Amino acid sequence: MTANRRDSQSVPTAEIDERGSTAAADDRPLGSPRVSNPVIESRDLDVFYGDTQALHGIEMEIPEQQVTALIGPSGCGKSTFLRSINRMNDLIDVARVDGDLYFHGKNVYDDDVDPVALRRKIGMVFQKPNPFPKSIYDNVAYGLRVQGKDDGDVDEMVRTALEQAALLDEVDGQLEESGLDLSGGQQQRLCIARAIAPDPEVILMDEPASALDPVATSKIEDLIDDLAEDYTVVIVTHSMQQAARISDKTAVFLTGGHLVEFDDTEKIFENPESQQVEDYITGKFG
Ligand SMILES: Nc1ncnc2c1ncn2[C@@H]1O[C@H](COP(=O)(O)OP(=O)(O)OP(=O)(O)O)[C@@H](O)[C@H]1O
Repeated sequence: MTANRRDSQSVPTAEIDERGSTAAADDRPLGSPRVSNPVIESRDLDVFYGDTQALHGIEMEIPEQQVTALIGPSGCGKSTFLRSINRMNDLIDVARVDGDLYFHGKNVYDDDVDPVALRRKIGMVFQKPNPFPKSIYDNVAYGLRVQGKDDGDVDEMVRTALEQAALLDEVDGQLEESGLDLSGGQQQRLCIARAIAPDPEVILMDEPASALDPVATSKIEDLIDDLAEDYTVVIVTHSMQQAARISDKTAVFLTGGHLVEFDDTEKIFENPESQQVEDYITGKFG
């Protein structure tokens, strides 16, 4: 994968859209609340798979210690955007990124950024729980050992991560048993423990509850709420109800890979600026 830098963007000027609201003049989406101290800033970000452009000029500022949901119809580029934040798209040969993606003001696509170190600061949880075929303990300890932590520290960090992932009570006393023997919901919480053990700042979640039953989903949603006290969470979800329940901010991507509107979740669901977003939210398409 290759990344091409561009000069930093000028602040876009405002114009009036067809519904009489203030919108940005370039690709900046409707809404776009000014975030005082964004953890992640996307500036005119394009992503291509070969000749196909999956994302167009994404402009977004993601606030610290909040839950930001990415929603939109299938194929609109939600997962692509999520993966571009911690350079998981690097692992796809045909993927190419243009534009800038800043983490605390540092472009993650700069040549001096180590993607592996970046992914410790920006962890990821996938749709399907994917524990290693190892013990519960080793699933969480693995990344810590790679970081060179002492065994004594690892013990405590494993327990803390399992506790933060709301799993410790259910698995205490059986940490040497296989992670694969847990239920689907427990496996996903184990994956969350694995992601938070190296002490990241941001956790990216790609439909983390879509493979789970309603009870397990509800536990994951409660957990996400708790995690946002310590971490910045960015979550892709197909469920608008879930986005409305758990997120502070919502970004609506629409077909063709455009970020159409980004705002407080309440605003998006109650009074969106864009007619297209309103049609999507009310189920008229998508
Ligand atoms: N590895 C890949 N190689 C080629 N094209 C890809 C690849 N991954 C995604 N795409 C294409 O990029 C576009 C955006 O896909 P992406 O998975 O990001 O969308 P999404 O909104 O997350 O979709 P879904 O909700 O169905 O998961 C789609 O047209 C998809 O076919």
